[in-house]
Amino acid sequence: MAVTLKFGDKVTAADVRKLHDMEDVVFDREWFEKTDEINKDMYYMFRDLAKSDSDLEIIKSRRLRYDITRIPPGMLGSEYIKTVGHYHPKVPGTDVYYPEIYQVLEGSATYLMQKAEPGDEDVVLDAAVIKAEKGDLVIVPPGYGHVTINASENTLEMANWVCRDFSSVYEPIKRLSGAAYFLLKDGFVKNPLYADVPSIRYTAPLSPDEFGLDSGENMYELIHEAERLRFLTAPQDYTGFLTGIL
Ligand SMILES: O=P(O)(O)OC[C@H]1O[C@](O)(CO)[C@@H](O)[C@@H]1O
Repeated sequence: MAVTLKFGDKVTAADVRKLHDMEDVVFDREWFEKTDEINKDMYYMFRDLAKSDSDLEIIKSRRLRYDITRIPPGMLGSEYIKTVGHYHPKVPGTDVYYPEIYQVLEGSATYLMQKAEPGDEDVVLDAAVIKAEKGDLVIVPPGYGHVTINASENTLEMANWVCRDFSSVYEPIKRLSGAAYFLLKDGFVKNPLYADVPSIRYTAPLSPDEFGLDSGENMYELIHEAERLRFLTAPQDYTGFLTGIL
């Protein structure tokens, strides 16, 4: 039976990532080879949500997309459940990569973000981790590949605003069998396939008020002030703001 989400007056069916979709990025190979749950649902992505047709018109005219992702708790063998992970491409005609903004709606999330040497993705220049709780916001700056981990016993639900004009870039993280670090019960371990990886820099999420939202306010409401999301579609005009954000 399809997993659905009611958002505003619409019901949306999930795009589902199954365990077999994670094959390239799972740390615990021994567990993966033995499991008989290869078709098990890992996480649910409700893409391109809008509370009404008029909201969707605004979202599309601003070249934005609002998604909700639901990640139930679980383990991939010895590793906490996570997203596959990806990078974003550059804005056409510029040297700036598309950023993204997440908000935790339920549960808690661990965001792992990494900036690699362009064209040499096994050399990581910066690896940052942010633990975020309900209401917190996290901006993925231009050029950072990112993975979201649910290292908790509760379902994580998070939202993202992102530019709708591009497709995510999966190849570098798949080729390197995952991001630069894996989160196990005992903590992060380095991915040995990377040539050079710095220690993790632990940093804090943005609180809603730092982003001009009321406490407990859902960032979907920024649809009524969509100009404030322009850094997602034209990041080349916001490099000052985006450089210091992580
Ligand atoms: O594409 P991945 O790495 O599986 O991650 C899924 C997440 O990425 C998004 O596509 C946004 O970047 C969301 O829909 C979802 O949260």
